[in-house]
Amino acid sequence: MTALCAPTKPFGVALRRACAQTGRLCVGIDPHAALLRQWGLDWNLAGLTEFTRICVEAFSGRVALVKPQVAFFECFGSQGFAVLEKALADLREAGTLVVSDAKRGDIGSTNQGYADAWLRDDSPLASDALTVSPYLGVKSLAPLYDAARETGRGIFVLARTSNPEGASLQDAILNHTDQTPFPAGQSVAQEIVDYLSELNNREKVQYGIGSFGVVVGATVPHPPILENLCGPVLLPGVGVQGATKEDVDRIVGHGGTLGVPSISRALLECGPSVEDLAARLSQLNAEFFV
Ligand SMILES: O=c1ccn([C@@H]2O[C@H](COP(=O)(O)O)[C@@H](O)[C@H]2O)c(=O)[nH]1
Repeated sequence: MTALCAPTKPFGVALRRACAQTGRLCVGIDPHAALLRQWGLDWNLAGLTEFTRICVEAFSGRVALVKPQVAFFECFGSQGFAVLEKALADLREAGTLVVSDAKRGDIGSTNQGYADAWLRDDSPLASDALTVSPYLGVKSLAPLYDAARETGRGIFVLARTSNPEGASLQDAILNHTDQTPFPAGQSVAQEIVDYLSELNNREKVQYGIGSFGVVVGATVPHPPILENLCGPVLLPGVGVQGATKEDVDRIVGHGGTLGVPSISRALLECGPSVEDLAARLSQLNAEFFV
């Protein structure tokens, strides 16, 4: 396990630096039952603990960003969350950035609870960044934006997800008539990107990059325009969902966008050996490093 220097806050700056050091890849810790069995582990707490331990050892210091999929920890209740908390602490100790993929989002007052859980220094689940869902309104996420700003953390808002079912909602064209400041005729996904772009304005001036990012699936045929975001773009869908490096380049290959392709199963299938995972990771980093 290689320890990098402690991450620099704010998150956008820290991620840009990590990408320059290790390559611009995000890798997932997705303890699917099938993967645990493939690794010779039982789908129980002991199996979850060992799977997670191996991932943390293989990924620490070798990748820009690690993305634990919270759903697979949550299904073991409080004991699963304890495994996640240890992984977050170990990755923090190693100086490796973590985005917890929890896709949180509710009405504004409830979002304060999510902000306190995932984005506060003294929380056991504190992560460098969090994925959030904007479908109760991109502005309802204000408590999460505020907490991220105050603590130097990052947010990734789902804009256009990698799954085909996302298209009917996220590619829908808006027809504004009321108080929203966005022009009519653009997609829901584009509105989300444009809103985040405004939130990045302050850090953009100071650092050249903000900490408010979006999720855009690498599988998406017609992605939103990302050039003005000035924040990171997380691109899941590489590997098992069918997206390739060419897709990543198609979506974020133009200058200035910090695109971070995310890969889970296609890498985890190389386990359970730490050496095999690390070797594959190093190949992928070389492939995606631009
Ligand atoms: O649009 C999205 C948002 C999140 N995900 C998550 O990323 C990984 C993808 O796993 P693979 O094994 O690389 O397909 C998983 O945790 C998803 O929940 C996504 O796929 N698409």
